[in-house]
Amino acid sequence: MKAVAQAHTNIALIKYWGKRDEALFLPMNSSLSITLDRFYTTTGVQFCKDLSKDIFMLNGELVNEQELAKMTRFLDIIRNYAGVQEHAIINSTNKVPTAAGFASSASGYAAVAAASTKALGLELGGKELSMLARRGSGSATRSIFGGYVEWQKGEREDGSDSYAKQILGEKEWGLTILSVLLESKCKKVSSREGMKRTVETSPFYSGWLDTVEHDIYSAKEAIRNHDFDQLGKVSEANALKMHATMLGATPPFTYWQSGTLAVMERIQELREEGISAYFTIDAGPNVKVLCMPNDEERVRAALLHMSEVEDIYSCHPGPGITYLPE
Ligand SMILES: O=C(O)C[C@@](O)(CF)CCOP(=O)(O)OP(=O)(O)O
Repeated sequence: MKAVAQAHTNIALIKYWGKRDEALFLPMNSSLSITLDRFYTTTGVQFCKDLSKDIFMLNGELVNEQELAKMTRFLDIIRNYAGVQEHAIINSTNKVPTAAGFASSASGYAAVAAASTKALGLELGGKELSMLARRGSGSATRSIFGGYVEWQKGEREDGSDSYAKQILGEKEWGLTILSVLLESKCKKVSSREGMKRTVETSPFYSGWLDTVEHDIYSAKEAIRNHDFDQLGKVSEANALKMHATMLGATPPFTYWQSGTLAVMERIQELREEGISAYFTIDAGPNVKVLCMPNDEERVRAALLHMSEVEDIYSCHPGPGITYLPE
């Protein structure tokens, strides 16, 4: 029983920030992302009855005990879902340069969910696959689909209505997402720990929840109308609100470094010069810049001139899950 699947990473425009259920990875709010063409994880899964435990290879090397324990917990959920006991060999390759500041957990868990269920002979639809991937990492919920994707937060306690769906296909509206790589100076707070601390201690968190569902509405309207400036404005404001919640946490924290602020300022200057460019930032110092393809070279040139910028990866909307020959 073996299968190979590929899943692409995604960038949230309206952020997932906070869980209402840590065990089931149920979010406090809905989120919206673009799946990217350039970065993905390819995973082969083989279940074998002779194995006494799971084996997890990542980029050709056995992972450490902590990563293996996380993957085994995820596979236990899949084994329970499929009603099997067998252990598995997981072989994943990330075409997601970790240094690029992309969380490969989104593409990683989505690829494992797809390959393992396929290897077990389950032909799951996107909704079921999305709910399974969610149990590995929240943002993986969205990587099952290509293009522009909404993860509906759902209301039910069992999470049976918390899954993603595609809003617009990857070929229906071409945007550019520039991943701007800054030198990273210090160990960051993981997104999992960061959102937990924020939910539990930040007085600004209620303000986040008061406005994020309207941001989802505005972003979906902008995508339907191909209104880039409306999408850019609501995405940039949403990212700033997410990061503002952390400053009120106990202890306070921020992911921003001097280079982060410098790029933010340069993007705002470009807008004053008449170029429609907007930024978003996740749980790290790196900045992702949204622009239309015909402005890509001017935005890239302006940013590459900055001493703080180490590299820039150009991405566009990409596909959802694909199954590859074994
Ligand atoms: O991607 C977004 O919507 C926004 C973030 O990237 C903001 F930084 C959070 C991603 O969180 P994730 O790593 O999925 O957490 P997990 O569920 O605890 O594994």
